[in-house]
Amino acid sequence: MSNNENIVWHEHQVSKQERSKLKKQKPCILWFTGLSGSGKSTIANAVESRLLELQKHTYLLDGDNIRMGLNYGLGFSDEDRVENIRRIGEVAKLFVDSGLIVLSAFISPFQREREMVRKLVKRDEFIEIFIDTPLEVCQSRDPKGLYEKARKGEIPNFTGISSPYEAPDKAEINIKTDKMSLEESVEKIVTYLEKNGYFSGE
Ligand SMILES: Nc1ncnc2c1ncn2[C@@H]1O[C@H](COP(=O)(O)OS(=O)(=O)O)[C@@H](OP(=O)(O)O)[C@H]1O
Ligand SMILES: Nc1ncnc2c1ncn2[C@@H]1O[C@H](COP(=O)(O)OP(=O)(O)O)[C@@H](O)[C@H]1O
Repeated sequence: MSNNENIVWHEHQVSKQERSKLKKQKPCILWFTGLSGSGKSTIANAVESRLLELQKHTYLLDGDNIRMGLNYGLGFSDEDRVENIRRIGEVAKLFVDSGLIVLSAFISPFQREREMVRKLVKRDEFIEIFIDTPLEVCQSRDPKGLYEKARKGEIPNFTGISSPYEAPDKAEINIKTDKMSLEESVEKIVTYLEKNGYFSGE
């Protein structure tokens, strides 16, 4: 017997469309994916600041922070990473329903889970942004010193070293941080949103 048997979905009186119209924007998830040190956090933060300047309503879900709260206790086995992304996907969906432009910055190494999140929302509400930085570049940046630890065997299942990363094959936006400045990356993402009607709440 499913434990959902006596649970009934409620339609709310105020709709997503009404909330979005008030905010003068089309809600969506900007799903950043890429290796550790690829630039997900840096770019997502810069995009959020730019959106704030444009008077857009946003929320940033960021890897390390979510793992300290909502996903406290989840590790880096394949199984825990799947659960991590599943929960984040559900939270992102709620925020989209609230009318926000959601930015999420997780490695999200598996194609299947990214596709699962894509299917949680409407077709144009999921924008996959591949932070396409070569592993060697991430390793040389090593902003948190984690690659060095992983190479010494001090961190098991480290993405790119001892755990896989499946690169997206149909991301809406591709960002090569070894060839583009932070400003160019922000511009590319914000221009995509503008051209595709995300800055209008009709
Ligand atoms: N084993 C291992 N592999 C990868 N990353 C590790 C690991 N252990 C700790 N960290 C730190 O956790 C951050 C990644 O968490 P995520 O929630 O984004 O990972 S995942 O999507 O569930 O794969 C990641 O943050 P970013 O560097 O910002 O990507 C690391 O700081
Ligand atoms: N063009 C660029 N775009 C984004 N980050 C860059 C770029 N060039 C260098 N960096 C640096 O790379 C590092 C990326 O770290 P971070 O944003 O934490 O990555 P992630 O969230 O993917 O782990 C930062 O130290 C950042 O300053």
